[in-house]
Amino acid sequence: MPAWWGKKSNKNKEESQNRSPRGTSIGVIKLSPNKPDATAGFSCGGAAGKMKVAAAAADDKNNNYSKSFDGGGGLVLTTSNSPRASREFSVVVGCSGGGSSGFSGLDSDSGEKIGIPLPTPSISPMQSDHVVGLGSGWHSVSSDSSSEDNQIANDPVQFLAYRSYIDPRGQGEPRMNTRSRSPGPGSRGATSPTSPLHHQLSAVSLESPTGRKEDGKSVCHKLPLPPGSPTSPSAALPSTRTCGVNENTPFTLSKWRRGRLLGRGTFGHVYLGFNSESGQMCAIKEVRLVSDDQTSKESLKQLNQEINLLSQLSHPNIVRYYGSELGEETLSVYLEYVSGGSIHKLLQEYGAFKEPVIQNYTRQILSGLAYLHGRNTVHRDIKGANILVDPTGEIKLADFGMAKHITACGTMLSFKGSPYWMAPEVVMNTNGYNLAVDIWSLGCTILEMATSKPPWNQYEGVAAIFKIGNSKDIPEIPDRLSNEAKSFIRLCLQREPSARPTALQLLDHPFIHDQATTRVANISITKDAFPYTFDGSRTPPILELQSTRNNVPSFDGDYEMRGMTTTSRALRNPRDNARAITSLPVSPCSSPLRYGAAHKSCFLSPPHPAYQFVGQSGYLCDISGNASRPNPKYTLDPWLQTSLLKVQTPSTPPRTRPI
Ligand SMILES: Nc1ncnc2c1ncn2[C@@H]1O[C@H](COP(=O)(O)OP(=O)(O)OP(=O)(O)O)[C@@H](O)[C@H]1O
Repeated sequence: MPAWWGKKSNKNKEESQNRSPRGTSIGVIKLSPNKPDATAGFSCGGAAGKMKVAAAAADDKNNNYSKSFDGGGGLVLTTSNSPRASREFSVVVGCSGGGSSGFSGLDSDSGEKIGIPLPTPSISPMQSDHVVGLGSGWHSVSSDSSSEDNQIANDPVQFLAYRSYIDPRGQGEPRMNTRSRSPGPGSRGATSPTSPLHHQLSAVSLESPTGRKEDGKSVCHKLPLPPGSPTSPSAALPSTRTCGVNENTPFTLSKWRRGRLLGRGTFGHVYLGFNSESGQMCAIKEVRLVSDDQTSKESLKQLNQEINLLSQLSHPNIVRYYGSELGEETLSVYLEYVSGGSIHKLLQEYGAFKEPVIQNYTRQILSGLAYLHGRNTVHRDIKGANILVDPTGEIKLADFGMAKHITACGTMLSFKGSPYWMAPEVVMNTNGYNLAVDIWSLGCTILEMATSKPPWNQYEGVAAIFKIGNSKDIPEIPDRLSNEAKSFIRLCLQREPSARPTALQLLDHPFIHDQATTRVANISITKDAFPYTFDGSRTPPILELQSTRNNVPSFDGDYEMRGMTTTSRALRNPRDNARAITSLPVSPCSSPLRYGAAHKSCFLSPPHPAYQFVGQSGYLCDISGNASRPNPKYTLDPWLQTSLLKVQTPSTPPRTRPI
């Protein structure tokens, strides 16, 4: 598994956490400026455990590292040319005997080793940061620290006790502590976050949304009814966690049936949900709860954070939250089903996107971010794997487990995110950071879309973090991109956070704003880039519409089609395009390194959402099956285009849909 994807299986996570209470399997890297030595590579938690991130550090010509091991099994790397001469930072990395590497947290200021990071106590669901690292490999990292919080956080029992209290009204129902209490079902907004509770995890303070006593068996936790169900309260109040169940018959009356596995995340599994009464679908994010398992508790808390935030958001480019349900062994979170999967998955299957697709997706990501930032909330984990695409090409920001509401002081000091997409100020963790970290990550995500890999992917793990934090470089921007795209990316990737434009400002950038250009470019490029119909068959290799865009000269010229005329491209054997439809496992554990020929699978790919987007827009085809027929006489519908490309901003009334 390459470090830049770095999903670590739960198994490995558990293994690594189980091997040592503090960290023979959680390596600690200290980086300090004074001991030049380019040697790298180490093992921990046993001879077989290799930490590939360190191995790659030697490749970084701008930094010299030395290594040593501390008593706790941590690796100490030192670097000779850090601009922060007196500074040392330590990176806690997970490693396992199985060879996968994890990355659990960083305590940049103390330079001290930390073990599995624990969450800080909550102040309120919107003010606190319950997010914790779960040793999820090179994927999402989180670690918060403050002295008081750490003291509590380092003792799970103390931490959990801190967060919980017994209902002072004597009803015996565990609730959130006074500073994070939810007002109850049906409420929403900043004052109404709710938290699911599992009675087996009594130490974890999670409320009963019904405000009633549990039945002793299972808990009625605002069981979601199908979106759009006439009896569903959620139909009247979308985005609010709902308990659409008869008060006396909790849990078992769920209308949702769990279907196939959609994906795996840090917390557990995401399944397709089907409502046999309404015929509607949703995504069910499911976490298994084991009362004495620390990982379960952490997962639960992070999921709770996600619920709290998502339940207050309503925007077309943010995945919708329907409700949550707590059973005997699982917490299920019901979300809008976004069937196209993540941008990461699409990149794995189809290769890099062409510029109009990037432009379109970026505009929507920005729109979601502008909305989020308008609510002073930072996502902190923007990357292709956390951005979903629906069949109409609509983008949905997902995975709000790292998200955080920024309070008055406006900065945060925790270390969260996915290393390759992480802003320098997060890596260095000096003066705190703010909403601008998402803008940096957006720039990285655009590069990811343009190249199918994240920036800095030539470096592994720690070397990449050095590059982000300790160099003046910005990631390489592909030359084939238009000047507008390059300019946009450079603006996002300014090392000085305050120099980065806001999401709202970026919506006015020509790369985004030039809608006329975009719509024309979409015509030829999208069809060229995603030439598959809904049933997976190849469209006739004829391109009848050409982009008139002349300020983006390089769209047609990338990949293996460089230098070919449209006609010659059109006449190619479709199988020549196998590279573009490389089919890889959807699992986040899949390795992008498997892009080798052996893993190419021709003509197995599902239809690309962007193609459907074009089809449904009426640009190229109708959705009734004529998608593959060229229609040279087709004229564009300006109204459709305008509405499709309409920018969503926080000032735009949130779109609500019946659920
Ligand atoms: N709403 C959804 N609709 C369709 N598929 C989804 C949805 N949410 C998640 N998935 C699928 O499940 C996978 C894992 O989901 P997600 O990333 O939210 O889990 P997680 O545990 O929060 O992950 P992470 O490890 O990134 O924190 C995604 O990559 C995606 O393929």
